[in-house]
Amino acid sequence: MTNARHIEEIGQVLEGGQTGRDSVVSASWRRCVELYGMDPMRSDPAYIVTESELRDHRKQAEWMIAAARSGLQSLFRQVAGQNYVLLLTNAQGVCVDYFGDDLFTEDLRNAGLYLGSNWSEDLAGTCGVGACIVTQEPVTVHQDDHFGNAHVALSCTAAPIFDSLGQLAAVLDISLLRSPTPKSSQNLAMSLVTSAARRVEMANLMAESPRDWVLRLSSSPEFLDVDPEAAVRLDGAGRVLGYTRAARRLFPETGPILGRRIDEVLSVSVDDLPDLMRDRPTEERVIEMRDGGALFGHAIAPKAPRQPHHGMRRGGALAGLSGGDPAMARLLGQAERLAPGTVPLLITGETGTGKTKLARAIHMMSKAQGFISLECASLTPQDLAELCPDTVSLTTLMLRRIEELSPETAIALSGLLDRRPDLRTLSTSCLDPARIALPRTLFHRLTGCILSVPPLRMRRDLDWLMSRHLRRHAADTIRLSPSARAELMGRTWPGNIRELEQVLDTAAALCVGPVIDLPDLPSPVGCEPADGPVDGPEDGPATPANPWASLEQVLIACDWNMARAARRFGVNRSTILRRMRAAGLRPPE
Ligand SMILES: Nc1ncnc2c1ncn2[C@@H]1O[C@H](COP(=O)(O)OP(=O)(O)OP(=O)(O)O)[C@@H](O)[C@H]1O
Repeated sequence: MTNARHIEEIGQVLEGGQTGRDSVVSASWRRCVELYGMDPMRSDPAYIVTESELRDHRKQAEWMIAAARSGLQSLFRQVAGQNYVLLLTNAQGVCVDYFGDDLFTEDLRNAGLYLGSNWSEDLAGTCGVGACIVTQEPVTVHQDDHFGNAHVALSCTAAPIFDSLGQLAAVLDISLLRSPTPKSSQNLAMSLVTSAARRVEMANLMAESPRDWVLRLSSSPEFLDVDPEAAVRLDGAGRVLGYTRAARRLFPETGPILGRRIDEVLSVSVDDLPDLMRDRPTEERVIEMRDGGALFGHAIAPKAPRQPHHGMRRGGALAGLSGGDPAMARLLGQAERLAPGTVPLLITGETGTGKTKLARAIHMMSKAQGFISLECASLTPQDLAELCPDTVSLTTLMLRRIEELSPETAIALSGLLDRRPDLRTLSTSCLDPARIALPRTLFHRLTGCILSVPPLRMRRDLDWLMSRHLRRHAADTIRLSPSARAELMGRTWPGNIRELEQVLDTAAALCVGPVIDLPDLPSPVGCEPADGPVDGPEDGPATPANPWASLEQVLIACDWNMARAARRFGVNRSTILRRMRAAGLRPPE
């Protein structure tokens, strides 16, 4: 088409005439004239940002470039030798990554198909990237679909890439300097670029999600594990934390998606996710949609927190005391350096935080041969004399809860330590050191260095501690359901690790089958018991410690409707079924 005819057609479209142009293109032409005040007669060259602007754009888009790189590389391999060029632009239209044939670099650069070119519609006129940013949909802008005369040789197909919060983050564009005249020649490019964009969103969601559940979805079982269509990131209560664009169609068109519970739109609750993991046959991982359709699901469990690398390997007994909590890591680093010496150590922290356990671990890494452990509360001067026989080799004297030493025993202890340089003390206390009422000389004798153990509510490795305790103390197969895990993650743990262990041991004893569910958890100690799982006078004898005692009453109250009973207990239907079987309950004939 000649330039004159192109300008004439734009004029016709502006006057509301039908020229057979795609509606996306004619709408963009109208914006170019009416919104951006562009003149189709002008033939502006490509707009290129300065080097320092490009550096800033690339820096801000670093995460997206990283997530997209391997997808772009494989797409470029697919189209190799066909003169395509790939551009990744940010949401403003600036090209921040580029794959093209080196042979044509100069031509591509002249056409603006290069790093730093700005393809936003208000600068470049109707073009693939610009129209894609405005419509947020995949588009092909082919040859004289372009508004400006400078770009009419190009064919550009672009697809949007959204971040996991649903915001436009980037555009992936595949362009040709010269192409066949029919626009349909770009159908394959459209299909390639939209699937590449979907994979980039998936890679980005996965990279963000090591601590959360991810549910990947596909309408075909064959592609579920290798190339799923959509994915959502979920917290322990099954609420949506992030999603890929294709997952949007699962949710109602109006209203927010973030924070919505997945069981509102799919027939799965967070407790069903373990049954959707890859070890199950794909055909069994069917999920019904609320609108009657069905999808296949692949759930990916949160990864355990990684052990941080501290430059040196903590060995022996200290190694197993933390699952990557930064405060614990610092404390254990200090303990390791202090363990082989003879400096007396005071270990402070709330009850049950693991002071005694730490003291024992330090002893195991020390040079001491003997180990004497004394409870200060009941200790008398006579006990001291009897329990600490004379030795010549270095011995660890562990003094538990030194704040409870009686005044006479404190005097006797000072005397003992004066006489016995072979004793290295490791003391523990639940008090702040400033509040320990001991004779000052004894206090300083016991306190060469203070190690403070953090309370459990401040630790970031709670998940690790729970998994490890269950692995070591419960039957092999026992695990926490995601909602039970989330509930425990939210507690404040005034009794610290000791309380955690008791809660897990109780729950492991109460649960039926291999999964600890929400109702198996005893209520937090020292708090008002939480509202029972059921309400109304028909609750029966259910106690917070064993809410399942009321299962039959709840079922009767719900007319044996398992879904309703499941909602009352806050579990899924299959749990109710399992519980009914275990309790020998059957609905009336
Ligand atoms: N780092 C840890 N990892 C796993 N379990 C731990 C850890 N620290 C402590 N525990 C467990 O927690 C429980 C309480 O630990 P410990 O007796 O050492 O606490 P404490 O601070 O000395 O308590 P208290 O001051 O009440 O005597 C024990 O069963 C112990 O095995």
